[in-house]
Amino acid sequence: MSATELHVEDVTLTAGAHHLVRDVSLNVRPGEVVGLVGPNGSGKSSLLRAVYRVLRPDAGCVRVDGTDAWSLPVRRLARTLAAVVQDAGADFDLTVREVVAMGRTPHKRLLDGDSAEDNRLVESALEAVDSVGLADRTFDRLSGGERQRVLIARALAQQPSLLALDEPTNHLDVRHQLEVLGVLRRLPATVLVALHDLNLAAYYCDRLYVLRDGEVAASGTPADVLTPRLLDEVYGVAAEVAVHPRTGAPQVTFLPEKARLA
Ligand SMILES: Nc1ncnc2c1ncn2[C@@H]1O[C@H](COP(=O)(O)OP(=O)(O)OP(=O)(O)O)[C@@H](O)[C@H]1O
Repeated sequence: MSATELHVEDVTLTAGAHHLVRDVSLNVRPGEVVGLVGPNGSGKSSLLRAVYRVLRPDAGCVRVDGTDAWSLPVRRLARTLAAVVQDAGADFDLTVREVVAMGRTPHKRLLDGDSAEDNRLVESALEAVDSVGLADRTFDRLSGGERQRVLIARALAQQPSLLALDEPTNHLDVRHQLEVLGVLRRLPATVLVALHDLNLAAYYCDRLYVLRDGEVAASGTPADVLTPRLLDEVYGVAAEVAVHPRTGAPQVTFLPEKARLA
């Protein structure tokens, strides 16, 4: 699995008269982990939907290794790109192992059974998200966080060279948040991930794009981007940002309104 390059070029997405995303460009270099951050409704999920081919751009283009993602056959794209979407429905009357094994589908021909290699990849994906113990459970009956881990395992089993994830840490307890982001960080793949937790984004991402009202408000390394001024402008909150002495990553401390520094 070699990493893929992603280019989002001047993408505009609309729903009726409403602009979801306007003229957004971003790139993720092979092997990079890039975070999409921004307030609620700023366009993160919409942009990711254009990357994993659910929302067709009204203008602009999504390129995967230079090729327009919308011109690729679906199966071919699925061998490259795995998506973890927000609040995926839980209407699978399947075991966890069967759900994760669905990740192998793009690599198989019609009527192919599971090979020993498929089974190995499924087990290893379950292990990566600490879910081996869930393998025989019914997916529908899992808790929100357990389901989220299984959907991440399904994406890992797909062995993608590009992952697009919408809030993958949603519902996860703190240990599983760290584990999942650690797994993504270590993959030999390119990762574009929407995150709300700015401290996790600062620690795990090489670069960040900040969206505001469907446009890119800032981009760069976490240290470049996560400044008190930007946090005030984009989120309307007062914050202090320090370099954490142990991790070396920027650490944001949000301040209650009364402590806002003029
Ligand atoms: N189908 C649609 N029709 C109209 N408006 C939409 C549609 N889908 C999304 N929107 C609006 O577009 C904007 C961007 O939504 P989007 O879900 O991309 O934001 P987000 O940054 O992912 O938000 P959150 O952090 O809350 O998940 C929001 O104002 C949302 O209400």
